[in-house]
Amino acid sequence: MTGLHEIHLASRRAEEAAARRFQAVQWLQSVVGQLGIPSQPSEREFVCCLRNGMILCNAINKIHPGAVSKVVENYSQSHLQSFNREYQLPQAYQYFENVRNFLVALEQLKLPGFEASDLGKDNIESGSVSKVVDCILGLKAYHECKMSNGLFYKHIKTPPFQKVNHPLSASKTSRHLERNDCSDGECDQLKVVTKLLPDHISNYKEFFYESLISLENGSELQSVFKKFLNEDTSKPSDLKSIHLEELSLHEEDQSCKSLLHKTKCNHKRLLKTQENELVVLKTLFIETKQDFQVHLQRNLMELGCNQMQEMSSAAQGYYKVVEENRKLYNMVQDLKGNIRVFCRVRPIFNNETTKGVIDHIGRDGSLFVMGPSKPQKDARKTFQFNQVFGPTSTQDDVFRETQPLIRSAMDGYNVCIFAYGQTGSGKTYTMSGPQGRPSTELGINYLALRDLFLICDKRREMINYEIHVQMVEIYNEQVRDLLSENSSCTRYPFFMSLENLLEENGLSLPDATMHSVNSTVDVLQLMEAGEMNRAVGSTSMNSRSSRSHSIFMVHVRGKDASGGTIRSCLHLVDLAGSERVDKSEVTGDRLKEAQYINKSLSCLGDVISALSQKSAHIPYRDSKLTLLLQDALGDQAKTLMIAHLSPEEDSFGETISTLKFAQRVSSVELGAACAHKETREVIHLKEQIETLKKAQGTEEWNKEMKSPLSRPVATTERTPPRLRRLQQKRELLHVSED
Ligand SMILES: Nc1ncnc2c1ncn2[C@@H]1O[C@H](COP(=O)(O)OP(=O)(O)OP(=O)(O)O)[C@@H](O)[C@H]1O
Repeated sequence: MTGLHEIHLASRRAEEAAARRFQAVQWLQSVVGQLGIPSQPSEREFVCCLRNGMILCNAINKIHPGAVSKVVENYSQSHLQSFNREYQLPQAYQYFENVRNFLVALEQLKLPGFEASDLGKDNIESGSVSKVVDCILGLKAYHECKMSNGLFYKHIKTPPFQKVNHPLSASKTSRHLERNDCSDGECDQLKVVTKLLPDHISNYKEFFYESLISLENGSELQSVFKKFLNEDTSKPSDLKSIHLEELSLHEEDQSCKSLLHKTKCNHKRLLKTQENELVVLKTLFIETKQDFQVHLQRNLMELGCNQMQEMSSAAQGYYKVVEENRKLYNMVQDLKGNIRVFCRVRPIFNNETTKGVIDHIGRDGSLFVMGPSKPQKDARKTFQFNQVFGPTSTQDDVFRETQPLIRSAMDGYNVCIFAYGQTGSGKTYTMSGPQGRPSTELGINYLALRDLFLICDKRREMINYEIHVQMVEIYNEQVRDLLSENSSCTRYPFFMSLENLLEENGLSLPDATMHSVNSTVDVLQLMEAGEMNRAVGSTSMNSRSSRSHSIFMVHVRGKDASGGTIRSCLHLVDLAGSERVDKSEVTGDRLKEAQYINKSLSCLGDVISALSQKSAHIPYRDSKLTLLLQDALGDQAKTLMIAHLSPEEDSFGETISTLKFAQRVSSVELGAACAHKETREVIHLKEQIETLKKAQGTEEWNKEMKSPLSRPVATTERTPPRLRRLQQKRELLHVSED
């Protein structure tokens, strides 16, 4: 505020000074002719022009001839335009004489003068030029007065310009205009003074403005200033009153100070009030903001909650329907005897650097994969299975879904679960658990047996179960007994003929060691022993790669109180990893292993294709693997394949071929599964048939067959009772065996 005021004041002062200089130049030119400087000269131009005193002397001589008797004239007029010190200095004595004579003349005329040094200074001081200007304007007034009335202007003294901070102190100096005592023309003198008065007022204005800045109270002092000016100008007729009385000025000073103090206090009070109001406003603003936020959140919550509830109930309904659909689909598959297919995606090993190809896993068993090079939407491939397990799914999740199937082994159904997938995709992890195997991550093999033991316990009253296990591997097309105590069988390939492979009931390998198990501890021990004997090797894709197909067989035998029996086999198969030989970088023995593995898996593919196309010939005998799984894959068994996927981008090719194979497997219909249960009556009839078979060809048989009763008759009445009974038994047997 003060700064602005100061700038404003300074500019006004400069304007006023320039106007006065202009007046002075105009008048001088009208008296002595052209001065050779601009009509609105700067202070420096103005002073330099007058420095030699010649113009001043000529001017005063024009007004008052002879006022300066001798004017030093030999200083060329043209030089007036030059402000160069070099030219001026040699004539210093000349202009000094002129100036001095001019000042003496002024004094004689009682006109206001100035210091001779005011013209000689190179550095223009504040106020020094204005004294010269005052002097010339005084001369002008004198001249005008004289011209109009011939009056004698006796005494006009310019107020000495003092650099003061307070106008009132300045007023204390001898700044006054005295009235000429001459009685004649008093009114005319008054006119002259009135003419000069604005100049003086202007000087006072400047003082006041300066004071305003220093006192920092513009408005109040301005009013005082106005008042002061009014007082000054209101009584122009009384010259004496033009004197600024010390006393009155002192009073003004006091009143100014008190006003200033009062204003300061008022301002402070106003400021304080405004500050308080600001604080109140601020608090109000914060409260309103908080209120608004709370309201907004509440509204959003209400809105969101309603929508969320709707959405969640819709989602629940949707998932219910999906679940029901899945159950129905499974039932249809059960009836048709389809091979069920689950899919399990292992976690990505190097999550930061590797990208996955699994795009989406649906709860309805759908799986979307996206190729690394084709990010377009249409490059997404969709597959549908009975169930898909994502990378975060646990061993328990997988087991829970397989449990009903495993339990059906206790009801006499043959069950086969086999893990398929490229090497390193997690087959062994799912079937046996990870290496070192913490109890929380035990695989299906262990969990299945634990569950079977539980059922045994539950049904102990009704059925007496016996559980036996066998564990073999197919390594380089040779079957090896993994649980044999005979080290030669485990150290060297355990050869089995195809005839040996197929026992009479087609379920077990009679030559492979069979262990009876009664608890999970037994199972764990056997599994560990079997895995120790397994052929594993290190490939670039899996440091502990299974180089063989491992088959864990659980034989269940049950006898109920009535003498009925249950017989089933649960095959738990961990296939060797399908692998691209070039990618797994194997050579030598490893290459041979890989070739065998790939060959047997391709035979498995052929069997699957033949089954899905319902071909008359199924090529089971092309490999030991398919031969061993013949019952699981074809004879009304319940079969589940768990396809394993490595989700990394660089496994995309294998992932797709695994998924395609799995899709083909899921289309295979094996026919409705059939339980291997025999009631006491069936067993008895079977025994009778055996007896009859043995009796065939004997004398008794021939006699029986020759008798007229034994020959076929047209009506039931004519059939001998024994033969009729036999036929009925045969029919029954046939029905029950179906
Ligand atoms: N679901 C999973 N969660 C955590 N780790 C897993 C999972 N599946 C597999 N792994 C890990 O991946 C690695 C390879 O798994 P695994 O040996 O079971 O593969 P594989 O398919 O049996 O391979 P191969 O056919 O070569 O024997 C192991 O270190 C295993 O612990």
